[in-house]
This record gives sequence, C-alpha cells and structure tokens, in this order.
Amino acid sequence: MNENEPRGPVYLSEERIQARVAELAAEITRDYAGRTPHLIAVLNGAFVFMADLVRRIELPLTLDFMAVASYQGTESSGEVELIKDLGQPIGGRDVIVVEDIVDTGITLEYLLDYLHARKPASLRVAALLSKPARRLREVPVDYLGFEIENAYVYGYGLDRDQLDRNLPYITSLPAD
Ligand SMILES: O=P(O)(O)OC[C@H]1O[C@H](OP(=O)(O)OP(=O)(O)O)[C@H](O)[C@@H]1O
Ligand code: HPA
Repeated sequence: MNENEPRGPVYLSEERIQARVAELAAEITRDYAGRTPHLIAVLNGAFVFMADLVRRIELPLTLDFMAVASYQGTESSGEVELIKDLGQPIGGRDVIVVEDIVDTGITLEYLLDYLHARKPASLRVAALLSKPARRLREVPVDYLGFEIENAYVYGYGLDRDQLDRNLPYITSLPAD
C-alpha cells in the first residue's frame, strides 16, 4: 500500500486474505467430500475470491456466475436488479453462493430466494467479508472470511466507483 494514501479502519493484507481463503477451501473440501458442489459467484465483486477459492478446493466441482446490481457509487438503492441469470440449471445440485461482501444483506436475501425456488439439493453461502453493523436483512453465511467494521471497503474484487478491483489487498475509505 502506498504510504502516502490515507488509510481507513479496515486493512487486510494479501497474505492474510490468502491464508483465510485457504482455510475456507479446506472446510468446503471436508464438508463436501464425495460430492460435486456447484459454486455460483455473484459478479462483479466476487470474481477474485471465486478464482482463488475454487483453485484451493480439492474436489470435482462445477461453477457459474450471476450478476445483480443494487449499488450506485457507495450507496445501496435497496432494490436488486438481475443482470445475468444462471447459465446452468441447479435442480438437485449442492450449491454454494460465493459473495465478496454481505453488507445490508439485501442482495444475498434476493439471491437465496431466487436460488431456493430452483430446488437445489442444498444451498450454502461463502462470503469473504461481512459487515454486521449494516445488516438490514437476516441472512445465513456458512463460510465467512472476515467480519469487518462499518467502513466502505475496496480491493480484491471490490470496487471504489468501479476502480481498484485489481488491488491484491483490501482497504477502506478513511472516515469523513
Ligand atoms: O449486502 P448488500 O448491501 O446488498 O451488499 C452486497 C452486494 O453489494 C456488492 O455488489 P454491487 O451491487 O456493488 O455490485 P458489484 O459486485 O458489481 O460491485 C457486493 O458484491 C454484494 O453483491
Ligand atoms: O464496502 C463495500 N465495498 C464495495 N462494495 C460494496 N458493496 C456493499 N458494500 C460494499
């Protein structure tokens, strides 16, 4: 990180993120032994987490991507719009939704309703980050990377006005 950049309250180094992703992948590998899970990442933010996670899961698996939008800049509109639907049916599959962050929970609640209706054999959630202070909907997270405080975070797939998704670490905007 550039020493001159102002720092917010959250900072997760590349090493810490990679170590935690490896732990989550090991848990999933244990829990789904003998099965072929189907991982669905939510674009755009989850693309980096998904890529690192699947490469560490030691099982046969399939994957897909969905895209939804609810944020304009750094504020949730409260309404979720489906931008890209599932590419493959999920009936009877062991589905794991892969999210970069659960903030208000509005996006995840929408996705879980949407996916449940398509009758998977099981449905779980892997999220790299959770911001419980901002939660407006109660949603389950089965595999959680880090609980973080209430700050707008970016890097490692998450954006700051669409930029900085390519940073290998996560940092946050300084308080006003
Ligand atoms: O819990 P919530 O308050 O609903 O927020 C979480 C969602 O917000 C972000 O997506 P965003 O709509 O910003 O799109 P992006 O992934 O393309 O950045 C993030 O990737 C989650 O999907
Ligand atoms: O803190 C955040 N950063 C980036 N995207 C987000 N979407 C919800 N919360 C966040």
